[in-house]
Amino acid sequence: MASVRRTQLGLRAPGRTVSQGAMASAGPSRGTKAPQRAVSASDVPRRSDASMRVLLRVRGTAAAGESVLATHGTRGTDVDVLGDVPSSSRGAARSRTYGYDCVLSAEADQNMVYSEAMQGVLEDVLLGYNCTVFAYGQTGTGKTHTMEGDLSEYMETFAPDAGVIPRTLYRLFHVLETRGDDYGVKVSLVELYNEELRDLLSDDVSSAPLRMYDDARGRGVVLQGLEEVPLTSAAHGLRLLREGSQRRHVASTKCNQQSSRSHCVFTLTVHVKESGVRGEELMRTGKLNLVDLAGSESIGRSGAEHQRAREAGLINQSLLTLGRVIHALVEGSTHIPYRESRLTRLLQDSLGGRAKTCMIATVSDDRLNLEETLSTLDYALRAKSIKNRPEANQRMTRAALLKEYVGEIDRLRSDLSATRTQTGVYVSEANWARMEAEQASLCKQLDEQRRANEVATSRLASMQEQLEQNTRVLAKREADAARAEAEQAARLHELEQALCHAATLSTTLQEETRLHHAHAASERKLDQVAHELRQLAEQATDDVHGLFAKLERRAKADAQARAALTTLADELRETHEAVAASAAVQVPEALSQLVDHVSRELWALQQVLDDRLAAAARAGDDSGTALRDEVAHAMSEYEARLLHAHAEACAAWQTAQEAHVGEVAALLAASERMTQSVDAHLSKLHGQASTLLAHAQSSSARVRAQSREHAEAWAQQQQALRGGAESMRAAMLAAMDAFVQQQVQAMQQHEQAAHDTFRAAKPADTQALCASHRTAWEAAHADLSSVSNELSDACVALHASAQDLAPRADAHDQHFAHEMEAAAAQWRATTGPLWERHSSVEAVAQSAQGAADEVRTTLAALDLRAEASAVLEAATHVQDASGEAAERLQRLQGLLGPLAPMPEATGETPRRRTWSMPVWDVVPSDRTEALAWWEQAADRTPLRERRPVENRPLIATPHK
Ligand SMILES: Nc1ncnc2c1ncn2[C@@H]1O[C@H](COP(=O)(O)OP(=O)(O)OP(=O)(O)O)[C@@H](O)[C@H]1O
Repeated sequence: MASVRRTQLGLRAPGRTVSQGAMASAGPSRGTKAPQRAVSASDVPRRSDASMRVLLRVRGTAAAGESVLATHGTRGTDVDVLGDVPSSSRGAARSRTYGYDCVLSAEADQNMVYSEAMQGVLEDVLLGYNCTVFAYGQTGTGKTHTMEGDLSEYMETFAPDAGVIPRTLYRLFHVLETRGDDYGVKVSLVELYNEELRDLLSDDVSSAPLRMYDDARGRGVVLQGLEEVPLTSAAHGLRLLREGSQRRHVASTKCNQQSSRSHCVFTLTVHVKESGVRGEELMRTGKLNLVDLAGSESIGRSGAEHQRAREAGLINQSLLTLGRVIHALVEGSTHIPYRESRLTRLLQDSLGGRAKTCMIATVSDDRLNLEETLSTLDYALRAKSIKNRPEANQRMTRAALLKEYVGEIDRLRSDLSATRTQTGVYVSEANWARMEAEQASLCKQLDEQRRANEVATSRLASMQEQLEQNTRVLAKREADAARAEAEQAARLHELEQALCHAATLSTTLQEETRLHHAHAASERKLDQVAHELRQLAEQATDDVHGLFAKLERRAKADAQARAALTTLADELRETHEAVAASAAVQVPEALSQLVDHVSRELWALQQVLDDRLAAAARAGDDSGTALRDEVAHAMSEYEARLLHAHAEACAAWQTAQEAHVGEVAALLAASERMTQSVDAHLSKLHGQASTLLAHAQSSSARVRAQSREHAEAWAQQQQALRGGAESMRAAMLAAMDAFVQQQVQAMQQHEQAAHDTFRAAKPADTQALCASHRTAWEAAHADLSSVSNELSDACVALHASAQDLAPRADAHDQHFAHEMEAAAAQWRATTGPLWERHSSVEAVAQSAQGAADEVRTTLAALDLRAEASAVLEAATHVQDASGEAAERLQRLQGLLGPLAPMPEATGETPRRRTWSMPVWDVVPSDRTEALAWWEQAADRTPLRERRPVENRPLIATPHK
């Protein structure tokens, strides 16, 4: 850096006479001896035709949808006129589509206009060309806005809404600084008001209008007395422009509050020093004219009167002449009417001359202005066809420059002396005066040039000294800049981290939202489960009622059976008692009668026998013995008959008894079976009732336990969720505050440091750094704001969601508890009577069991076989009693039929059914599991997988 030596050559203009148009082109004067020039191959000016570049800028003043112009994108090349297109004032048909080098829509900003208009222009100026950019258009369409815009300074650079001129100033100085050339920049500002030229940079406001005359060397026109101010920086140039603009003639019209009433030319002359092939010092000079024309206006519509109307007339006049010049150039006329107005004289070199020219045509898209808009479109289209012959200015040595001035003075002197000695030409008094003035001016210029030279030499030395100082400052500043950049990088890193954290927070927020949704889904599910449980309970209650009805029917049947059994037992007892009584009475009676009868028979027989034997004995007859034998025989026959009859009776009685016993046994077996079936039925019923009760109890207990568990889990989750959301919100707010605080502090420090550095440094050198810092600051600020906005949005959303969740969770808790309580009450109401019924059924079963046992005991006690064997001998009598007993048994058997009648099928008994309990898959209490549950339930990609966050979050997840 230290080896680069730059010098500001922008000293005050040596003379106050400036050639306009070719703008002090350093070319040789015609007819005079060419001054010494540097000669090199590259010095030969290039000559080639170049069309004038034409840009169109549309100002959007029409209401939405009512624009008469349609552009194609912000930056296109065509514009379409919508609706009917009236023909031109000359009756020529007009096009509906116009094509230009660039068409900027109403959305295009100042920067876009600048970059399109100045494309390659500064480079050309630095190569030694004269360039002109001028704005043309109807009043109020934004010419001044385009060329000047906002002229204030903003953070040591141009304002965001600055126009072409401020941006050009800053860009020019930036390029010159960056290239490291020795350069000098001068500026002039002139207005053409009512056909009079005024120097807007002159402090003397009452000074006479500037005189304009053709340069004696054929280099356009010369504005006598115009001040060219050397610029030290872009800010300096901007300040001069601001001051000059304030002196410009403006007035309020109906079309524009701040209507420019004059044409204004801002000229930058740039000298760049370079070395010739032989190492000599050469000056390359380029000029840039930035022209803001006054707007064409319809006097009727602008409401101009008196002074304003005169101004408008002259403005329109000069613009008409400009139009004619353009027309003549396009048509290739031999005569171009440059001299018809001062404006066209001023712009002569830019219109078909050696300069490179760009026109910015401004139009409004309002239908009210259609006629003026079409006129401007036609005007601009014609101007597009103008061909210039750009030619770079010759490079000249400083000495050649001086020599040129001296030669000019000598020439004038000799003219003067020739005139004085009457050997020269005669000049008129007016011309004499003019020439004298010119000579005086040239002398003065020469003198000033000499003095300036001296000043420049001493200033050069001091500047060299200053340069060294500046180089040191620059080195220091570069170090500062590097430090600032490092700090900025650190800030950016922090910002990235913050963005990462914001992303993490956003993920966490999304997770919270998902959890919230999961809980809401759970809530719905639980509602549904409670509803299903209630339905189930109601169904179970109905079934239990049905079962009770069946039990009642069964109990009735059992009561009937019990009554039949009791009757049977009574009948049996009666039969037994009757048989026993009959056996006890009739059998001994029959036996005693039998014994009596046999005894009597035997006694009678004994009597007969004894009589016979006695007779026989008395008769001495042996026939007694025969009789005795006969009697004995008869008796033994009788006995045998008797025994046989007895045996037969016994056998018959035995058979009858056995039949009776078999029937009784069958009866017993039947009643045994019936008792067993009643027992089995009762025990089955008992088992069923117990199972039902146990099932009811266990399911009720399970439901209650599960409900309690889920209610507790739910409450815990709600608590955790609420706590988590609160703490996350607090953490986010704290982190956000800390981050914002930190960023603001860092920015302030950074800004302070940059400020200090910039203040210590050369203003022109700081521009780039300032701009870059500003951009970085703005970007960082924008990032910060967006992060901050995102975080606050996230916080607000989280808070809102937490707020929203809390009352819903409470309501759900209450609702769920209420539902569970109702379900439990329902179960209790269902199982209570069931239990009571079960107890009563058990009591009934027990009493039935007792009755059955009693019958069994009674039957066991009824040992008819023993009784029967005891009465074997009283067969005849017992036969009657047995017959009677058989009849009674017959009757008992008749009773056995309805003993155990099965209840009639009513079709009301509930069928066996499969109970399906609702599924209780609710959100688990663990956060990770809950998220996995939600993702699995909806087959979603896990959030963490979708957007992996590299950095560990600063703010811990509150649920962990
Ligand atoms: N593209 C634009 N965007 C925003 N405002 C604009 C635009 N063009 C012009 N304006 C505004 O419109 C008003 C008139 O613009 P300006 O003075 O530049 O018009 P003008 O063509 O120079 O008019 P005149 O010929 O009467 O001087 C100003 O307030 C200006 O800020």
